[in-house]
Amino acid sequence: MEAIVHSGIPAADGQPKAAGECHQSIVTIEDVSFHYEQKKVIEHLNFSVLERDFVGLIGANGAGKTTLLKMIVGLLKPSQGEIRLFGQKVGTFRDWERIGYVPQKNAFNPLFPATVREVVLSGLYGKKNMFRRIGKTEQQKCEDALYAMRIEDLADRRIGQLSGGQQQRVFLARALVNNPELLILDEPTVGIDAETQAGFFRMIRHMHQHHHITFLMVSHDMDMVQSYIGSEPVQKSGTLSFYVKHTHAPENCEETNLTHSIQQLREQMEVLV
Ligand SMILES: Nc1ncnc2c1ncn2[C@@H]1O[C@H](COP(=O)(O)OP(=O)(O)OP(=O)(O)O)[C@@H](O)[C@H]1O
Repeated sequence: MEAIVHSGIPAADGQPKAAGECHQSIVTIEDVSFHYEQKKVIEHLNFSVLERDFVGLIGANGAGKTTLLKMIVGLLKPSQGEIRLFGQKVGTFRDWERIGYVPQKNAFNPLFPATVREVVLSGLYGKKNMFRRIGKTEQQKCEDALYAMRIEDLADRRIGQLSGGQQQRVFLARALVNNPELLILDEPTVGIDAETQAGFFRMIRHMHQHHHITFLMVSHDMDMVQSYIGSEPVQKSGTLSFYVKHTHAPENCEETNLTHSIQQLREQMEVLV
């Protein structure tokens, strides 16, 4: 993929980049194929998600969207090819706190007996030793994420007892609790009413424009994709289409750190309440 030259955008390590330095590739997919036994799902896919891109992934049912996301987060291994995250091979990648993942709503079992706070905290200790004590810092991150998503009043409720829109905010809080640089969303608004969907998209657009977050989102909502990202896919593979909005202007990029952005996020969340 063509390198994009820019200057002044803070790098993932927080250090400003020198003028002329290339944009970092956050997800690199190199000649990736995937088969479930005899069934070919993805063949020879090459694609890069660059820092602060908003990528919309569209495809027919069964096109391989979820399979691709699962390979990116290391749940499935490509049959062929390589995937890199922040330049490291997925197999050896350990910085999972840099990535937030919002799964498909129907991937969640509504009978799961956890409270909202426990679900959000699981975003922190999912990659750590489960027996590790949750310290004050972790608790504060959890409270910040609950507050930012305006769900602090729901913290002690069972997740299965909440509405679809409320559950969506819980999973977004869980994905944000580590203050991620990359947010991966798998059809985040399926089964949610139109007004709540519109509010949700306003929210993530705000996060993309004003916070230093890169997005990769599977969606069936062509209206949203076309109105925000663009009407022409930059790449096709089988029935998968990739739509990309580059956001490389540094002037609007404020703060990555959720603890510094919670009030802003909370104000945006007002539209969803
Ligand atoms: N565990 C599995 N074993 C065998 N085949 C599978 C498995 N999981 C998915 N598939 C098949 O692989 C293909 C791609 O599935 P995938 O879930 O990635 O598609 P998708 O694009 O996310 O579809 P949808 O829009 O319906 O969610 C489908 O034909 C599906 O039936």
